[in-house]
Amino acid sequence: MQKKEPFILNRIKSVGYAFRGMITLIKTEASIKVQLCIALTVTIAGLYFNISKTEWIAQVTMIGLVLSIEGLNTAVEAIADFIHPDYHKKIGLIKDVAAGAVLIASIAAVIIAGIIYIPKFF
Ligand SMILES: Nc1ncnc2c1ncn2[C@@H]1O[C@H](COP(=O)(O)OP(=O)(O)OP(=O)(O)O)[C@@H](O)[C@H]1O
Repeated sequence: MQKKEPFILNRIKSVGYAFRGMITLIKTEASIKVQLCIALTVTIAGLYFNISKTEWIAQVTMIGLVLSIEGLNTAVEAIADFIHPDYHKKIGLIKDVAAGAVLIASIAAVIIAGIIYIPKFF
């Protein structure tokens, strides 16, 4: 029988795997790089305009939401390509729906950015 690892060691290892996944995502996905640049830009804008605590909460939440859904979209694409590398209507639908989820979060993020920053200009 395989020896059971201590709970804490097991959890630390899992966090390590998750970090590895995050680094792979950032290194390999062009869209994540673009989204990270946008996240950095709005973070600088937040500091420049000295946005409120509530605005920071909304902004950080949206950044986290877009990046994490993009990560899931990448995972769905990888699974789809692995199980069915050839063209298939269903694979197209699966990838479109996963990309649609990123789009929904991105639209919400743009709306929230508008709510925060448009009043700072007008
Ligand atoms: N195997 C396939 N069968 C059918 N349609 C596909 C297939 N692969 C891709 N597609 C279609 O092409 C679109 C783009 O797929 P792709 O895997 O290139 O995603 P992408 O969004 O361009 O990737 P990335 O996030 O890496 O930029 C899909 O949303 C789908 O409509």
